[in-house]
Amino acid sequence: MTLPQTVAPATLHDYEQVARGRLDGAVWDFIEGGAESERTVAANRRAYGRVSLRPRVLVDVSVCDTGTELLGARLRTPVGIAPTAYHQLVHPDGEVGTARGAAAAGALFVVSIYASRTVEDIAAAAGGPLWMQLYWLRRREALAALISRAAAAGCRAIVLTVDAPRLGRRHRDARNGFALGPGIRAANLDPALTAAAHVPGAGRSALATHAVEAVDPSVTWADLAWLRERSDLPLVLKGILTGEDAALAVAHGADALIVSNHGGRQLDGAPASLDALAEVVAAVGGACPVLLDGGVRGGTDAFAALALGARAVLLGRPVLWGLAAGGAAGVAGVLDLATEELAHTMALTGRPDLASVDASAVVLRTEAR
Ligand SMILES: Cc1cc2nc3c(=O)[nH]c(=O)nc-3n(C[C@H](O)[C@H](O)[C@H](O)COP(=O)(O)O)c2cc1C
Ligand SMILES: CCCCC(=O)C(=O)O
Repeated sequence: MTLPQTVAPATLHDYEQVARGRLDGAVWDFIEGGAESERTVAANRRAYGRVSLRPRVLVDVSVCDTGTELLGARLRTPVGIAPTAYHQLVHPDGEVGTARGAAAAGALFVVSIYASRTVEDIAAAAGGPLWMQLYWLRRREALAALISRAAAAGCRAIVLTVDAPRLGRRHRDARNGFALGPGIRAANLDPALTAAAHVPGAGRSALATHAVEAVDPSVTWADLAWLRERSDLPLVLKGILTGEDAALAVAHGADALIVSNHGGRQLDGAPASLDALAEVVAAVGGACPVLLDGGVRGGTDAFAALALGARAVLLGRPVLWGLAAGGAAGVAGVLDLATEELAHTMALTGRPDLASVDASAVVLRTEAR
């Protein structure tokens, strides 16, 4: 599948428009929607509107280098792919297409525990680092098996998502009675474990029902030792929004953190991820890299997050827009466009490499109350 000739996407939102025209309404709602009033979804975007850039001039910007290093891997771009479930909802290639797109762009791909293609097939299509995202399943043996499988396939880190002891109340999915069709499944989990995600019911999301059954809400910091015993891979915690939890994460030996409110899909009323970033970066004090996701819709947004202390940013919905619009080429298109925009902002702010994209490059105003 290729992009229609008439559409030459100039922004990530152009991919959004193409994707919207191609996807079934309930799938569209699942992707775009958030929890409850969706005020955190909106806050994520609004935060970037409060950023002012502080340009420096007469700096040689003939080459702007977006290259970076993350947990020992070189990346051509600090813009990577956040874990999102079930890519076959938007394109038949699913995560294999996404992995090809990430490889073409030289970007990190975080694979969801709910990937609709096997981790082995995804790894075979990948060209750069893959990280495997997990939810803490009640069935620990299934979790242990998946960790071994991910490591054997070549994944370079485990990402534990810690902001979803239960799924957010997503009214769009409940109203749509959203459930997975028979052709799409969690390819890396025992089908019995995800059966409930396929059973539609009026007024409820089958994914939410499934999550209640499958995800263990009793997990605490002390349980991280169990994960550590099962894998030597670096452990990344996704969904940290406070300095207190960032300090605990460092004390428990996390190798990286992702500042995230899950794209506004979990706790409605959580802060914009950009607003939480400085607090987390300060608490981490350089002990490990901090990444950010939520509302990044272009290179200028990425620039702001990097300047405020993120080592990399991850895109959630925009990657699904790219995949829906053009398969692997669409994913590469989204990542390349965001990276080109980042390089452009670096040139116009006089910051030719990421080391020079520091706190002096931006002002983030607080939101008027
Ligand atoms: C359709 C969809 C599915 C998602 N699935 C997962 C998932 O399986 N695991 C996870 O940790 N986060 C998941 N997320 C959250 C993303 O990893 C990420 O935090 C969020 O999408 C970032 O915000 P953005 O979409 O505004 O870029 C999902 C998000 C979306 C939109
Ligand atoms: C049970 C599927 C959860 C996927 C997810 O994390 C999300 O939709 O945000």
